[in-house]
Amino acid sequence: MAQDKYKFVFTANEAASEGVTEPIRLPKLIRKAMSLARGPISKYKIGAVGRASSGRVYLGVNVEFPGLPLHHSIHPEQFLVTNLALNSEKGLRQLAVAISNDCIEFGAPCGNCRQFLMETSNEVDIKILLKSKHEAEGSFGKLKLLLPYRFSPDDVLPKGSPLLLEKRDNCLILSRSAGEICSSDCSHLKCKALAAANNSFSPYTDSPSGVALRDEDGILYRGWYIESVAYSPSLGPVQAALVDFVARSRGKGFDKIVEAVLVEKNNARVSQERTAKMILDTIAAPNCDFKVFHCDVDFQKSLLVNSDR
Ligand SMILES: O=c1ccn([C@H]2C[C@H](O)[C@@H](CO)O2)c(=O)[nH]1
Ligand SMILES: [Zn+2]
Repeated sequence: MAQDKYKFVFTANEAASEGVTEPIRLPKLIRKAMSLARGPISKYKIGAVGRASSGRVYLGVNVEFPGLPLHHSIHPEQFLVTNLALNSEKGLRQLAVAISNDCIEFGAPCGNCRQFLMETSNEVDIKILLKSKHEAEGSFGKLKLLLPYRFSPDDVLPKGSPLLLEKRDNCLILSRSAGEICSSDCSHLKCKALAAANNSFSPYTDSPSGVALRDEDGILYRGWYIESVAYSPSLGPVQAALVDFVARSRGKGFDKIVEAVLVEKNNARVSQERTAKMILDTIAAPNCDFKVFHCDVDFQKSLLVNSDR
């Protein structure tokens, strides 16, 4: 097969054929990552390469949105973690982030991303590649050493609570007003957005939400709200769906998005509706159809799921 320049996810074998035969070789994919970045405001192309506990290797890129305030931008590390979640990965093991354009130096993620990465899973500490221009290979440093005296999910959540890459089910169903929903895998955006909301990570405000998008070729994308214990590093559901879009749309512009659905709880403590509309009004196709459906917790299912724990 011809080289796929839009590839964001590599099996262990595919990564090896790109030269990533072991974690210290993650930099072999960094130029690919950088080439996929979307930084029309800064013109910076920043990339990250990470290896999940499954052995698959993921690329992350910075994404900027012309017309929106800068805090809506996505950093490569947050992109990568979000894509891990969307692909049901259980953990990130090693990460390499280039800190120079020539890809010779690798270093620590910014403060926000250190916080976000730290909240992915309790299981193991993530290893970050640290390499100066004088070293041939560099070495891995532990994330927790890069974020001492941290504010962590353990400070707030009951012990053993699942973290952002750990399995959960929010047991949400669409409210009666949303009409029929399907039992099997269908292509309704509201069903995709509901399924996304069921994966949403919102243990601090209990405001799960999900977004599904359709592009002009009929391809669907979805993502869910990911909350941080420190609040501001949180990633909204539209951004998460846009991570899916960037990772799978093979270079399409956001203006190819023609339909969007948000599912969130009625009267949610953290409502995404107005922000989602504002983002889509700014970046999606001019006549993009945007609908909101509300959901409730299915308490019977919730009892069952929680008694399994
Ligand atoms: O640590 C950093 C600093 C900046 N950027 C990106 C964000 C934005 O797209 C551009 C300019 O700051 O670079 C990162 O990805 N990581
Ligand atoms: Zn960052």
